[in-house]
Amino acid sequence: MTTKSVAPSNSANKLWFAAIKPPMYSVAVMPVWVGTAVAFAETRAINTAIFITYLLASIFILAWMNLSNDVFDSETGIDANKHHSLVNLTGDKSLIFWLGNAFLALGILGSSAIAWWQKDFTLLAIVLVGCALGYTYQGPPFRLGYQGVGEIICFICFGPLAVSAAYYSQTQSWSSTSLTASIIIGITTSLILFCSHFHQVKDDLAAGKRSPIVRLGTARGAQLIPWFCGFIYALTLLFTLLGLFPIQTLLIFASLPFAIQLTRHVQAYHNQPDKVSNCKFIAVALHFWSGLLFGLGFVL
Ligand SMILES: C/C(=C\COP(=O)(O)OP(=O)(O)O)CCC[C@H](C)CCC[C@H](C)CCCC(C)C
Ligand SMILES: O=C(O)C1=CC(=O)c2ccccc2C1=O
Repeated sequence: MTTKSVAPSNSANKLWFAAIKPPMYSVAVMPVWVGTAVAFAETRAINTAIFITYLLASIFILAWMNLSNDVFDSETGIDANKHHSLVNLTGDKSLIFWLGNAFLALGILGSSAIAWWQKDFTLLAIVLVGCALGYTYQGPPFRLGYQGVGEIICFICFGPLAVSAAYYSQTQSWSSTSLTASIIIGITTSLILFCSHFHQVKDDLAAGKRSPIVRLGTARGAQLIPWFCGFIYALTLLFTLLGLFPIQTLLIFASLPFAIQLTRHVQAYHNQPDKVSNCKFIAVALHFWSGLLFGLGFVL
């Protein structure tokens, strides 16, 4: 009796947790953290109101991306077996669509507030370009993610655009260090998206989505992971030796265990959807810890 009444609500909670995916929101936080950290390293000042407003705006925009992703994917049939799609869970596509749009409006409102305070619309322009690119990833008629170029869009949006926007919002100027730092965040974010495709090959193929893993195959995709990870650490070391990053950014090496865990996990289970499906959350952990430690290197 007890088991019967508890189990469904537990699994319902799990489904909702998987649908809302709270850990994924570190993806919106890290570019703001690193861009602001570089600004702090260069100016020794931080505008807290702008930091918090831009942070919230980024989170709202990512919420829009995820809600609209479920809406647009429900139209292609690719999410037919995805029980944790918000559209499948609520059965109300229109609700999710308008909730997503409300988040987008809040994100744009936050960016507009910063533009208004600073009498400078550069940040708003960057955010709008990011949103437009994000839309092309999943929205009709583009659906560029279905062509396998999502990782490139993801790199540009969460790397150079989002980190530069954070830096600019603090300093109203540009910085080669911030742009270089954005490469690290761009790569770790794209790695999450890359990892998210391993368990979806069957559904992606059926819906005509040519994700990088569909194109490469899971075995070759798995072989690329240590290279992506190695690139993060090698680039940080290189830019530190070149004097672009402070030596403390080498703290990023403390996130190596996550890179090793990700590489081993995907290489062991790349062709077992049930087992490999959690690899994107190992990639989220790698993104979080590497970004946190890397940003800390600028602040210390
Ligand atoms: C929704 C995203 C990925 C989910 O993709 P997929 O359909 O493969 O997965 P599901 O199986 O879960 O359905 C994220 C995609 C991110 C996108 C490429 C870029 C987003 C850009 C942001 C909107 C812009 C932020 C920039 C800014 C604040 C300057
Ligand atoms: O649900 C997902 O798979 C992802 C959601 C998301 O917001 C995101 C953002 C940036 C990179 C990858 C991803 C996902 O994979």
